[in-house]
Amino acid sequence: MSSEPVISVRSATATLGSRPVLRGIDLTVDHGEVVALLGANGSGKSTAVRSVIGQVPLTGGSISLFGTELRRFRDWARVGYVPQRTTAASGVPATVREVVSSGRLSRTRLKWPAKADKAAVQRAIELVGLADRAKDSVNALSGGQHQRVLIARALAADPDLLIMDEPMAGVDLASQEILASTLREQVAGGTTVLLVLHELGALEPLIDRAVVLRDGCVVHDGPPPEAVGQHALPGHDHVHPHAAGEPLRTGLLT
Ligand SMILES: Nc1ncnc2c1ncn2[C@@H]1O[C@H](COP(=O)(O)OP(=O)(O)OP(=O)(O)O)[C@@H](O)[C@H]1O
Repeated sequence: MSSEPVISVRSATATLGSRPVLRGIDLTVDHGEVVALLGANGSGKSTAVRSVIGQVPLTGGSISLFGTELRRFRDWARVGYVPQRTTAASGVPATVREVVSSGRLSRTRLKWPAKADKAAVQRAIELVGLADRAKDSVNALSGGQHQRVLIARALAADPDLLIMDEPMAGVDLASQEILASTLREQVAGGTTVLLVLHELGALEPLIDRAVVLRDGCVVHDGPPPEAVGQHALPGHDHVHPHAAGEPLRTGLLT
């Protein structure tokens, strides 16, 4: 196993339009870690993860994945990405199994799917609890079920690194529990996870470390802020004692 971090972001800066959105971010995610990226709306969380997968170019600094500089990185089958809330359907009359199978393309390329590919797709569908809906059109699914399909699509390639942007947004409690247990299984299997969250919620027990952004800068990198899990409600902004002796504002997410 490589000792290189799975994700290494150094002094990253990025601009969207004319607006500096990342203003010198450092972020390291080691093998097997589950790191939550937290922060208020507009703090740069989505931009940070999109820059990690090469969707947003940096204006300065550097990013490497599995020890390879991003511009030379080609091993995308190792990376599963679940974008910020979108539907799995986009008007296409595809079934759950078809959408999830598309996530396997990075492994099968243009070859006919082998037994192992079909098994991986089936496993991903079962993991998110949609085995009984596999043949249904994704157009017939609820928002939370769409999210589960998108996560299964990312899992179908057996990624070593899973990056998810607000996977719990708009997802009902039952689906949240299923997603949490899916993630627990992946993590137990050694998958490294970086996820953007608005609150830790059901995923709290899985999170090893939290990185909090504010205005495109990292303002906390360490244990998940305890109070975030307990009462991460907008407007909650009182001060709790912090291990490092510094008061940690619990309204970090607002
Ligand atoms: N395409 C774009 N052009 C210009 N500015 C953008 C663009 N996309 C995002 N921004 C701005 O960049 C900033 C950071 O956005 P980003 O989506 O990374 O934040 P976020 O922390 O993920 O927010 P949220 O919690 O609302 O998803 C915001 O101020 C946003 O308005």
